[in-house]
Amino acid sequence: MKLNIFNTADEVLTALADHFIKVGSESIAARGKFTVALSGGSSPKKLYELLASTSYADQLDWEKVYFFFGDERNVPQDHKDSNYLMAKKALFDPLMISPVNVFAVDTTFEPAEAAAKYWEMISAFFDEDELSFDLVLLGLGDNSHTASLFPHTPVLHDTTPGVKEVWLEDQQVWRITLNAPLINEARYIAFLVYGEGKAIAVHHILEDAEDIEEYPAQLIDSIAGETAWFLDEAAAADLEDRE
Ligand SMILES: O=C1O[C@H](COP(=O)(O)O)[C@@H](O)[C@H](O)[C@H]1O
Repeated sequence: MKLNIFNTADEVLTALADHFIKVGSESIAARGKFTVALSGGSSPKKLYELLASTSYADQLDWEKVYFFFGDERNVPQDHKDSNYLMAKKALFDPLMISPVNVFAVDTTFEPAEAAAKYWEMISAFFDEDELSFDLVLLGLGDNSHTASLFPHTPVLHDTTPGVKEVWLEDQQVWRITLNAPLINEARYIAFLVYGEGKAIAVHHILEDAEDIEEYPAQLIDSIAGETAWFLDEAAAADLEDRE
């Protein structure tokens, strides 16, 4: 596990954008394509905007980048809460990414069917290739969830790679998520976490005793690749060990 701590959120975003370009370029050089699972929520929007800016837009052959989603809310793709819509506005549209390069969750199906179809889509895409994303981007919720691996949900006990529907009792909504075994197959996993509101969750995940029911992001640990955290000082404030 690699811990990268920066003074400001802007420095975190620049470091992760550089990492994205580095992993993307290496993947394209090695295998002719770059497969990335995007995170949702509010934190990554600025990262996507940065990647689409003039500083980064010409640093990658975007036609060879294939975008997936680590998780999705069970809402139509034009809904304000859709992770797909956020990425479309911040990244795909500005870079004029072809729709054939974007693999979104089809939320017109019932949640269980949408999850099964997304897993079929991912499996068909990788086909004969090793089923592992080059990069999985993740965030961290204040309640220690990542992707849509929420506390006390059955998906936390999955032991084989796949995609699952998740019911959130407190919010009365469904989500669709890659499970931890699938995320952990990735060559690179990168957590983007900034802001003081995340400090307690960061401490729980990185320094508390294992309790995956309470702290689901503790499940994330790349099997053969690298898991890196990109934090600002505010999010790292409760860490005792920064090595
Ligand atoms: O609901 C979600 O939350 C987490 C964290 O998001 P943030 O808004 O606190 O940055 C995110 O990683 C996940 O993809 C998203 O669906």
